[in-house]
Amino acid sequence: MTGVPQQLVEVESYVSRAVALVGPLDVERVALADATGRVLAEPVRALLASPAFDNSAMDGFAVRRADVLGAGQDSPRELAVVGDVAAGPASAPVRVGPGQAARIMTGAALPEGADAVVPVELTDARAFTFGATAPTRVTILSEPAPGAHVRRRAEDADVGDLVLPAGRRLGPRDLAATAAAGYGNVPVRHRARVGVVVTGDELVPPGEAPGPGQLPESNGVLLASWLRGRGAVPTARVVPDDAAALRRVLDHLAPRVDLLLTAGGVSAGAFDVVREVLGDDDVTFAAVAMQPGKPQACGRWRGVPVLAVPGNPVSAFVSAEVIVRPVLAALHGHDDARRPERRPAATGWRCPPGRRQYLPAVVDDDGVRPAARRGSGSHLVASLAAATALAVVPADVDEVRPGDVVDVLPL
Ligand SMILES: Nc1nc2c(c(=O)[nH]1)N[C@H]1C(S)=C(S)[C@@H](COP(=O)(O)OP(=O)(O)OC[C@H]3O[C@@H](n4cnc5c(N)ncnc54)[C@H](O)[C@@H]3O)O[C@H]1N2
Ligand code: MOO
Repeated sequence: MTGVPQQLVEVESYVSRAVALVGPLDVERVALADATGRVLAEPVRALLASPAFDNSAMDGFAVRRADVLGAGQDSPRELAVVGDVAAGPASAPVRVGPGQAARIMTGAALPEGADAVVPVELTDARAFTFGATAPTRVTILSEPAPGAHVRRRAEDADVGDLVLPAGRRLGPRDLAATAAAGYGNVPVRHRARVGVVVTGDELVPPGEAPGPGQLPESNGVLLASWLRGRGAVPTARVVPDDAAALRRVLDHLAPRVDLLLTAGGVSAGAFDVVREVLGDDDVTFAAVAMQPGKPQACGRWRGVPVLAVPGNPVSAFVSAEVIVRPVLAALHGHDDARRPERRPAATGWRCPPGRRQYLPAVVDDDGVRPAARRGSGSHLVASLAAATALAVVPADVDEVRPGDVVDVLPL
C-alpha cells in the first residue's frame, strides 16, 4: 500500500513524467485506403508535380492571346480550329499556330503555341453538345487576360516539395494530397494497443438495470471510444475491487499492449484497489494540480507503461485529454500541439483554489459557460456530453466573472 501524496505536482511536470515512459512505435506502410487517422512517420515529398503539366481550367478554346487582342461582342475575332484536346492521354500532339485555336476541355494539356483559354460561353459556339465534334472555325467574343484559365505545371507543388510533415494525423485532405503527389501507400506508426482497465464493485454493464448502490459502467466506454477516435486499439476490461483479480487482468494484458490505462480506485478510499496493486511495481502516485483529475499515478507494470487516472467520469475524461493524449501522441509520433483559443466568459463560475481548472464548457456566440447547470463537478457525466470545449483557468484564479477572457480547448 502506498501513502496518499499530499504535495501538488504541476500539470506540465506530471505530463512530462508520463510522456517520458514511452517512445514512438514501429513504422509500417499502409495503403492510402487504410491510412485514415494513422500518423505519418516520415515527411511526404512530391514525386510528381501538381499540376503535372500546363492545362486548361475551362471548357473552351486554347488560343494565342496576341491573335485575339481587342476581341469583344462588337469586335469578334475568327480563328481556325486545328485540334481538339480532352483530358486524358493525347492521341496526337496539337500545335496552335498564328490565327489558329484548339477546342480544349477542363484538365486537358494546353497545346503547344497556345497561351490562354477562352471559355466556350465567350465564343460563338456558346456551349458544347455532348459527343459533338469540334467546329472548324470559332469566333472569339472576349479578349482573354494573359494566361487566362491556364493552370501552370507545378504551381501547386513541384517534384521534391514537402507536401506533409512527419507527425501528421492523416485526414481526407492529406490523403488526397499524398495520392496527387504520386504515392499509393504511406509509412505510418503502428496503432497503439492500449489495455483499459476500470475497477469498481458498483459497476454494471451499460444497458443493465443497476441494483441498489450500483451504476452503469461508463469510463471504459468513454476511454475505449476516445482511444479509438485517436487511432489507438483499445482492449477494455471491467474488474471488481479485488486485488488478485486486478493483478491477473494487468498481468494478462501487459505483454499484449503498448500502454496500460486504469481508471478508478486511485484515491484514498479503503477499496481503492488500483492504488493497492500498482504500488507493488514501479509506479509513482501523485496529486496533480488540476481539477478534476487530481489523483493520478504513472510508471511501469511488468515493464509496460501504465497510467492510472481517477474514476469520476469527468476526471477520467479530463485526464484523457490532458495526460493520456500527449502520451498517445508520443507513441504515435504525432505532432499534437494544441493552442487554446481565448473567449469571454458568458457567465461567472467558481474555481478551485491552487489547482488549474479544466471545466467542461459550452462555447457559443455569447461566450463560454459551464456545460453543467450546477457548475463544475467531476461526477456530472450527463452534462459532459453537452460540452464543446474545456475552459482552462489558471490555478491562482478563484473566480471567473462574466466578461473575463478565458482559455478554451475545443473538443
Ligand atoms: N479522502 C479523499 N478522498 C478523495 C480524494 C482525496 O484526495 N482524498 N480525491 C477525490 C478526487 S479529486 C477524485 S477524482 C476521486 C477519485 O477517486 P478514484 O479514482 O479512487 O475513483 P473511484 O473511487 O473508484 O470512483 C470515483 C467515482 O467514480 C465512479 N466510477 C468509477 N469508475 C467508474 C466507471 N468505470 N464508470 C462510471 N463511474 C465510475 C465511482 O462510482 C465513484 O462515484 O476521489 C475523491 N476522493
Ligand atoms: O480531482 Mo477529482 O478529479 O476533483 O474530482
